[in-house]
Amino acid sequence: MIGHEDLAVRTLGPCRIDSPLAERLAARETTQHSVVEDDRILFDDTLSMAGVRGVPVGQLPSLEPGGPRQRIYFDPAKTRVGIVTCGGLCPGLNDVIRGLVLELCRHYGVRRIVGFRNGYRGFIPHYGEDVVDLSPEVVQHIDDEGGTILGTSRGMQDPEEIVDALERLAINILFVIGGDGTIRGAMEVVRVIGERGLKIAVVGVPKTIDNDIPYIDQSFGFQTAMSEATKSIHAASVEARSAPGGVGLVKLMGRHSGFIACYSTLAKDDADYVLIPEVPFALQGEGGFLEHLRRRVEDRGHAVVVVAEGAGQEHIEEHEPGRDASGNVRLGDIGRLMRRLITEHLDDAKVENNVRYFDPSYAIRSVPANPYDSAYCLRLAHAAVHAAMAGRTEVIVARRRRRFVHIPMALAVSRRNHVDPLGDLWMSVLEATGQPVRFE
Ligand SMILES: Nc1ncnc2c1ncn2[C@@H]1O[C@H](COP(=O)(O)OP(=O)(O)O)[C@@H](O)[C@H]1O
Ligand SMILES: O=P(O)(O)OC[C@H]1O[C@](O)(COP(=O)(O)O)[C@@H](O)[C@@H]1O
Ligand SMILES: [Mg+2]
Repeated sequence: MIGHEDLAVRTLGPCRIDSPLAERLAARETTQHSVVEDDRILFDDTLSMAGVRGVPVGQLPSLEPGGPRQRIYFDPAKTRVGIVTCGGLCPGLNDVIRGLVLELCRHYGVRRIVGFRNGYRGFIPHYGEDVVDLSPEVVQHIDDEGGTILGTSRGMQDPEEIVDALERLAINILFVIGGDGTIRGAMEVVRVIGERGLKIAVVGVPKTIDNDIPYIDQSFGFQTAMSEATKSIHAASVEARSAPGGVGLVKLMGRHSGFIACYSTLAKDDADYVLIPEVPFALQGEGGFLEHLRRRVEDRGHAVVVVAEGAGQEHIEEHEPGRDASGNVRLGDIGRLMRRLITEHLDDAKVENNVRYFDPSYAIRSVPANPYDSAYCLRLAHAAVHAAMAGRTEVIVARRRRRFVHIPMALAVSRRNHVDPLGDLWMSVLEATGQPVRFE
C-alpha cells in the first residue's frame, strides 16, 4: 500500500532566492484551480481508500503540489540547463522542449540551455554527438512538427559517463523527457550525482503513447496517438462494409497496455471486437474468438477487429521474445497471425471473406501533437521548470486527477499502468462493441 515515504520528494536544499514570479503568488490560496505551495494533495480519492488507512486526515498520504514557489533554490542568472529526449517517439515531444525553453528564458531569466542529442547517448563521448544550444528563437515553431528536434534513442548508457558530461558542461538542472526506461536511467544518474556530492537537479516529464505510466491521468501524446488510430479503424470499417464478408483488422501500438486500442475504439464506434494484452482470449473452439467472428460475418456481412500489438502473445508459437536495446520485450506479430487465422477459419467454414489488414504502427506517434496535447505539454513543461528551479530532484511532474503534482521517480516506475479488466473503461468497450466478456 502506498504510504507517506513513497510520496516524499527529494530537494537539493533550502530555497533562499526570491522567485521572479513571487509577486504573482502572494494572493494565492488553495481552490479547485490552485494549491498553495505548503498544502498537499490527497493520494486517495475515495472514502473507502482513505478510510482503510485508519489515520487522522493530516496523516493521510499526500502529494506535493506542482507550480511556482515564492522562493527558489537556483539563481537563474547562474543556472545552466540540459534537456534530453529518450525512447520511442510521442506527439508533443517538441512541445515539451519548447515549453521548457520558453518558461526558463521568459519567466525565470535562465539563458544557458543545451539539448543533448539522440537520448542518453548524447552524453557519451564516443558517440561524438554535439550539444544543441536552445533559445526561444530556436524553439519558437518546433511544435509544428512531430518527433523531437533533439533526436532520441534506446539502449543502455553508463550513468558515470552521463554525470561526467554534466560536470564538464557545468549543468545544474537536467530535464529528461521519456518513459519508464528513461526514468530508471535518470534514477541511476541521480545516484551517481549523490555519490559525487553534486547539486544537480534531475526532473522528468513522463512520455509514452502507451499510457503505461501509473499514478498519472494520462501521458502527453496519448490523446493525439489515439486520435490518429481512429483514422485506421474508420478506414477498416469502410473497407469491411464495402465488400462481401469484409473483415477490417487493425493492429495498434501500446506494447503491454491496451489503452490506445480501447480509447480509439470508443472514439470511433466502428469496431466489433477489441483484443488487448490485459484480457486473454481463446481463438479456437465453439466459444473462441474465430467462431464468434464467423457468426458475426455471416449475420452482418462484415466486421471490424482492433487488436493491440501486445495482445494474444500466448498464441504466437514460433516467436522467440527477443528484447530491444533498452531491454523491452520484442512482441510477436499478432496482426499477421490474426489475418492468417481469420482467413483460414472463414475459408474452412466456406464463408466468403475479404480480410483487409491495417497496421498504422509508427504513423500514430510521429505526428505533431493535437491542440489538447500541445496545451498539456506546455503546462507539464511549466510544472517541470517550477519544480527544478525550486531544487526538486528525482521526481517527475504529472497531472493527477486534474492537479499538477510531483511524483517520486521510484513510484513512477514501481509498476505499469494497465487497462483494468474489471474497470469501467473495459466495461465501456464491451458495451460499445457488444463482444462477449470472455472468449473461451
Ligand atoms: N532499466 C533501466 N535502467 C537504466 N536505464 C534504462 C533502463 N531502461 C532504459 N534505460 C535508459 O532509458 C532510455 C530509454 O528507455 P526505453 O525503454 O527505450 O524508452 P522509454 O523511456 O520511452 O520507455 C534507454 O536508452 C536507456 O539508456
Ligand atoms: O520505437 P520502437 O523501438 O520500434 O518500439 C516500438 C514501441 O515503442 C512504443 O511506441 C512506446 O515506446 P516508449 O515506451 O519508448 O514511448 C510502443 O507503443 C511500441 O511497442
Ligand atoms: Mg517504455
